[in-house]
Amino acid sequence: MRCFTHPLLRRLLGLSAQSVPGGLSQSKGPICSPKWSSLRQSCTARPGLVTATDAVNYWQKVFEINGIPEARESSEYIVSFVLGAKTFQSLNSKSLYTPLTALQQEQIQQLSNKRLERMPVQYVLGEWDFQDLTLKMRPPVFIPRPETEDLVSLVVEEESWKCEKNSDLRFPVSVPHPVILEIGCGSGAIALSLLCKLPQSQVIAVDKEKTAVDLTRENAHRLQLQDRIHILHHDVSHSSAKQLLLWGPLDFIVSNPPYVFHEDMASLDAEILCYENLDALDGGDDGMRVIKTILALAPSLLKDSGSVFLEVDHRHPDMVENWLRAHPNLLLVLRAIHKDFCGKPRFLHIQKQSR
Ligand SMILES: C[S@@+](CC[C@H](N)C(=O)[O-])C[C@H]1O[C@@H](n2cnc3c(N)ncnc32)[C@H](O)[C@@H]1O
Repeated sequence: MRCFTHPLLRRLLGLSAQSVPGGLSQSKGPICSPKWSSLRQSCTARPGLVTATDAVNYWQKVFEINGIPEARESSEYIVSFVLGAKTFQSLNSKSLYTPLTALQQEQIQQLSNKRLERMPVQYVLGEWDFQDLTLKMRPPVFIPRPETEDLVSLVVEEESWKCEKNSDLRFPVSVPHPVILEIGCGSGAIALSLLCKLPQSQVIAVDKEKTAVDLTRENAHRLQLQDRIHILHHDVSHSSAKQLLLWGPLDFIVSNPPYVFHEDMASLDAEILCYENLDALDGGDDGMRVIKTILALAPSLLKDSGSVFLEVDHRHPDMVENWLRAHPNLLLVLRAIHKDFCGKPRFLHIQKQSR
């Protein structure tokens, strides 16, 4: 599995969940690139021939000279991709030391030029892994972050727990076929992972952006998951719950909504600001614009005891709890706060109370 920034490195760097699509902060300036042809003369065992290892070392240097973040990783991902591998580490010694063809060198050059323009490597390659899935990636659709894999796991754990509880009953209530709504599906990462992990489930995936809806649909077809997913071009802020109730009351609502505080948007990395849809990140003044909409909709969409799982900013758990207390009519309670791999409160489990 590919993970651009290792969780530990991210922890050391203190990076937040929605802040890094495969790049850290960087300086802008003119692009400097030693001649690719000079590499052919200088770095190879046999003069005139460039191996994968030479190419990785060369582009790492070019990226470093130009202040491109994660220069080594960027270079390794690009070269591996052109050789048909996911990671540089997975290449065998034959692939590492066989001279690259002219076409491969040309492809590496073209992809590296995009990275030199600060394009996140996920868009450069046009695909990225999320849990066990390889998903197509296309700007400006939000690149799924590794933290969000834990949001999927929380929903799966809750469903497993419900199933166990049900099977312990003397007269089990029914065979579980959970119906899940994902609000803001982006590339389809969460929705499609849930379909894989919960083979009896059905998912309704909505996004207000046509580009996101199209990409989720494309990813669903590529993964042959299209039969259990309904993908809707739908803005939850501008419509009632009616359209979403066509599939019946829901077991779960899951969302990684835009939750960055508006004042923090300007300090995001250039990679994000230049390539990703900023509406996918900007949660308004308190980061809660879409969170509040989801919570206001939830009671009319969920079954009794149904759950909302949200990814949020680490400042949001207290804010959401206070907001729910101020809206007792919604009958929603904050059941649990879960931390991300940096130890920050990141995921909320909110449950609809039975009447
Ligand atoms: C942070 S991204 C998450 C994308 C994807 N779920 C993931 O985790 O990779 C938030 C998504 O919510 C969508 N979105 C924002 N406001 C929305 C709204 N009012 N209704 C529906 N979708 C919305 C954005 O277009 C974006 O795709």
